[in-house]
Amino acid sequence: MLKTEGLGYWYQDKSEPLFQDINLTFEVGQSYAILGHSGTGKTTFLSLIAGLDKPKAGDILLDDRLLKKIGLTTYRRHDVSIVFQAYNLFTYMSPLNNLLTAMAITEAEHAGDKHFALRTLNDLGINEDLATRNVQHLSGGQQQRVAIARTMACDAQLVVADEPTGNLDEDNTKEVIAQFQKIAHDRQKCVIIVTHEPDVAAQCDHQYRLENKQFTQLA
Ligand SMILES: Nc1ncnc2c1ncn2[C@@H]1O[C@H](COP(=O)(O)OP(=O)(O)OP(=O)(O)O)[C@@H](O)[C@H]1O
Repeated sequence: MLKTEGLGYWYQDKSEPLFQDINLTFEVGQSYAILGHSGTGKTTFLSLIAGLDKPKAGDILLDDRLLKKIGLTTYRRHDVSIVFQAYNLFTYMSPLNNLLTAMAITEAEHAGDKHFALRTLNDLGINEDLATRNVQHLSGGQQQRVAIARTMACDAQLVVADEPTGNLDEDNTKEVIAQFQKIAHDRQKCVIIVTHEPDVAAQCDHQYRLENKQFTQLA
């Protein structure tokens, strides 16, 4: 589904590339973890495949179409959903309105369908009472489940997450990763998670480590 070909990136003020000549393939129905020490470039890599920045070398292809041909704005709107460590929800809205807004912006199949949004939230343990409160009244684990529900309510087949369990305790971490596995397996999405936690990575179908500018497959 998603392929990198000779991918390389460096920041203008750095003489060395962060990574180079990266050739990876990510499939739907599978989850992938990217491990690596702090500063190796995991977030940068994720920002490239999320269409938030452009590669300095090589290409990214979605179903054999070049991202630069699709256009990053179109790609971000329709093809990729992002989950951040800090949840990045609209804090002045309810979970329900967060989902409805994302569905409208991305022109999702179920845009405007309140019952679909409530069902999706309910599947993640956010009942109607919680779904209609302000998100700031929810715990961190609950807010991250809303962020995951948002990716489920939109149609993008690619879900990328940057340290999604970074702010969560052990139980919520397990739950969140289990939900990502469900998204990959039951909803046939491609899930790519950056994490520095080996336990989290071990629950994904595939594991890579970013080290010395290269990705090594661990499992
Ligand atoms: N906008 C920027 N301009 C210059 N250098 C940057 C910029 N963003 C990140 N870097 C540097 O690039 C390197 C890789 O950063 P990145 O955030 O991708 O690493 P990471 O592996 O995700 O780290 P962490 O696990 O700590 O989040 C770091 O040395 C960082 O300081």
